[in-house]
Amino acid sequence: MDLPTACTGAVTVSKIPVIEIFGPTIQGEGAVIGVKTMFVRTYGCDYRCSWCDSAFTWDGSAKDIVRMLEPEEIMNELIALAGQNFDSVTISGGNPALLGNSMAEFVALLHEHGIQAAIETQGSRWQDWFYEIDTLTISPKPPSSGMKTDWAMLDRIMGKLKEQGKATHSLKVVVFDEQDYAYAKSVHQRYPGVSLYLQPGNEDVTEPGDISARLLGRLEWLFNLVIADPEMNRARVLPQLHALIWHNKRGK
Ligand SMILES: C[S@@+](CC[C@H](N)C(=O)[O-])C[C@H]1O[C@@H](n2cnc3c(N)ncnc32)[C@H](O)[C@@H]1O
Ligand SMILES: Nc1nc2[nH]cc(C(=O)O)c2c(=O)[nH]1
Ligand code: SF4
Ligand SMILES: [Mg+2]
Repeated sequence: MDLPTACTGAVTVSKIPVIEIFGPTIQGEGAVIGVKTMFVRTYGCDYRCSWCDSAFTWDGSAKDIVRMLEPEEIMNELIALAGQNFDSVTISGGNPALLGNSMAEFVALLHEHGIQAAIETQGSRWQDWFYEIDTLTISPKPPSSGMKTDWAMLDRIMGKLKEQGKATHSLKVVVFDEQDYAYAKSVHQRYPGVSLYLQPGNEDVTEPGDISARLLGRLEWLFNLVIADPEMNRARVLPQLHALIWHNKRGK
């Protein structure tokens, strides 16, 4: 993407469409679950998952709060929010992999400040700045999402990350039903050397109040599928930890 650029004298600075900056919070999913992190959520997605818990990043309902920010401006906002109380930033969306140079600049700036960069993306686009990311989560989408996996693209992404040799990436598949579980298994078989995290789907992302009992019920269902399955001996099953604590609240 990277369309909007601002000319500041001789230097051209690319901007990032940001819909949310929040934290510090606790990373609630996947390989670095439990780690304190800030979040930067970018606007725009090339997918339209039926159950997306962050649809405001692409459905137009919150487009009025999107800001085009330079990497330096995002950095300043992170520091204004958290001071020294963080050393990790998770970039999510929407799909942050829609962004090229602007995101490469932001990741470099995080590293200049001694801050680790994590990314959440669905594996539909490659960016060379993936090589610089400390914790890369690739989350291909199962049938219940209504999306079709571009296997050639996913193979290309997983191939490039494998070549790089650093074990900084993992796969995370959300599972709503048995068909999704079969999909997760096919992902595991296709990329056997890569850590696979399974996460039960949140079936109602607008329900107010305490949803933890419902989510724990789905976690137990998924536990039981994996417990019974000799082909999933290495998979890890995790809840969305933040959703158990903060439910459907945004910015957590
Ligand atoms: C909102 S997405 C943004 C990043 C990227 N577009 C992606 O999907 O990986 C962040 C994570 O939330 C997961 N997610 C979205 N909606 C969910 C739901 N209803 N239940 C469980 N996980 C969900 C996605 O699968 C993804 O792993
Ligand atoms: N606490 C917390 N952990 C998360 N891990 C992945 C998230 C995301 O929306 O990408 C997320 C999120 O929104 N909040
Ligand atoms: S890919 Fe991620 S942000 Fe995009 S619609 Fe699906 S869950 Fe939502
Ligand atoms: Mg989330």
